[in-house]
Amino acid sequence: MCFTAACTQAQEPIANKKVLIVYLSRTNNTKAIAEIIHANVGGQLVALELEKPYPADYKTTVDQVASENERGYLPALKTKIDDIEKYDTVFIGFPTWGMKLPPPVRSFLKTYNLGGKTLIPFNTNAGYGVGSSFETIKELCPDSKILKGFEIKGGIEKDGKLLVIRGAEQEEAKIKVKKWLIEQSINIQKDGNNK
Ligand SMILES: Cc1cc2nc3c(=O)[nH]c(=O)nc-3n(C[C@H](O)[C@H](O)[C@H](O)COP(=O)(O)O)c2cc1C
Repeated sequence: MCFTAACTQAQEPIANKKVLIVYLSRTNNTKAIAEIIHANVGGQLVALELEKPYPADYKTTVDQVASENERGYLPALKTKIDDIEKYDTVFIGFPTWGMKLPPPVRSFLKTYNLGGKTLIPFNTNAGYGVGSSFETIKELCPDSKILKGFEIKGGIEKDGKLLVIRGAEQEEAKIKVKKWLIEQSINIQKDGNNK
């Protein structure tokens, strides 16, 4: 028996397991991280799209999200995942919105039964961190195994900084993502063909 942190946190390698990488991204920073994860572990990469997309205007979106959070409103998703049962490992990516988990991600977690699966959150934000988002995933998915999430600074839409994870920032992100995956004992697939 082993009760050390190293033993209790050791993960089964995910090689040959079925991986889903689902992400919400408005200005493509979280998408950039999703693509880096995909290049490393393979699997199915899926963007979360809404029946009714958020407005283009930033301030209007901030207000709408605040109202949705207050009402516990779950926006309808256009994206449908076929056969969620076949995935063992689900990476879930999203930006921080209002220091919370974005409502569409709540919709995703409420729509699909993720019990018994390994969930791996990842996040981009304007520099204020993940807020309560990782905690909310734990609350909404009590029957899932949730690994340590990844977070990185992305855009600052209110200052007109949209996609920043490109060029040198993208190269830096690749190194950070890889380090995090290795720390979680997640197998890196050289050819990313873990379909
Ligand atoms: C509606 C809205 C609310 C946001 N709230 C926060 C916040 O509370 N904290 C933060 O650090 N960034 C916040 N941001 C900035 C995003 O988290 C950041 O730009 C992120 O990188 C965007 O990811 P994306 O390019 O994948 O959409 C917010 C952005 C939007 C659109």
